[in-house]
Amino acid sequence: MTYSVKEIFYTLQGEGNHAGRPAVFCRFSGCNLWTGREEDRSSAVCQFCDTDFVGTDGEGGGKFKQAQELAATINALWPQSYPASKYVVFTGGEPLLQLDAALIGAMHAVGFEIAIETNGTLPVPEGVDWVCVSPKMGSQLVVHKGNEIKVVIPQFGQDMAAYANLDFEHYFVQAMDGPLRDDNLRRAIDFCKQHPQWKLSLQTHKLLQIP
Ligand SMILES: C[S@@+](CC[C@H](N)C(=O)[O-])C[C@H]1O[C@@H](n2cnc3c(N)ncnc32)[C@H](O)[C@@H]1O
Ligand SMILES: Nc1nc2[nH]cc(C(=O)O)c2c(=O)[nH]1
Ligand code: SF4
Ligand SMILES: [Mg+2]
Repeated sequence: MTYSVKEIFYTLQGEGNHAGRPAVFCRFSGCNLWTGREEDRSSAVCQFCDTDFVGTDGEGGGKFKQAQELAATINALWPQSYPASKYVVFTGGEPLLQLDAALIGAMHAVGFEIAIETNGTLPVPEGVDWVCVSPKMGSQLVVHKGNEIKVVIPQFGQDMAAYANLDFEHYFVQAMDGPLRDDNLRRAIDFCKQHPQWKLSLQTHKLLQIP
């Protein structure tokens, strides 16, 4: 299958349990909860997205006809002098619209551990090594287990107790970025202090002004 990729870049994972870990990010184009067009935002299921995932025109983006070709492109961004601890984060957009067995196999073949950032509305294929689920109100969550759940707050009607009963190793809240970010961060801090199963995930790449 042909993969549509917005951008590919080498940086530090900014969020969640692996914050600070060097990773190649592969951002797929397209999402099932928003077209990515500003004129559609107010009618989208997910209205707070902070990401441009439209098209294939970003740094390192493009159309990749073969899994091996995309895997080689990702692998080429890893420091060749240190071919260990290789880590790729597939995100988007929604990566589970495109990540398939061929690409998982091709990434493992070049030595990568595979992480995904998903909205949890599509089943996770076999072989993904780290699953981060970030549920969105108004969509149906079908992924009920994984390594970390990272809930962006506040979203109207959220039932945090229901999320807390799902099968994850780590439970994170992340303040919704946007005009109310500072208020949202206060709420997130208070929430963690009152519900200590939950930890705060900061978007550290934004603080550091790195990609
Ligand atoms: C851009 S999404 C792409 C992956 C997938 N579609 C998802 O929603 O999980 C990557 C992460 O950024 C989070 N995110 C998106 N917009 C955000 C915002 N305005 N503030 C905080 N986190 C946000 C998402 O919840 C998700 O955890
Ligand atoms: N540094 C960095 N960390 C991230 N963690 C999740 C991201 C995403 O957009 O999925 C992201 C991102 O875009 N950059
Ligand atoms: S589900 Fe993820 S990529 Fe899609 S619009 Fe929401 S935050 Fe953005
Ligand atoms: Mg991001």
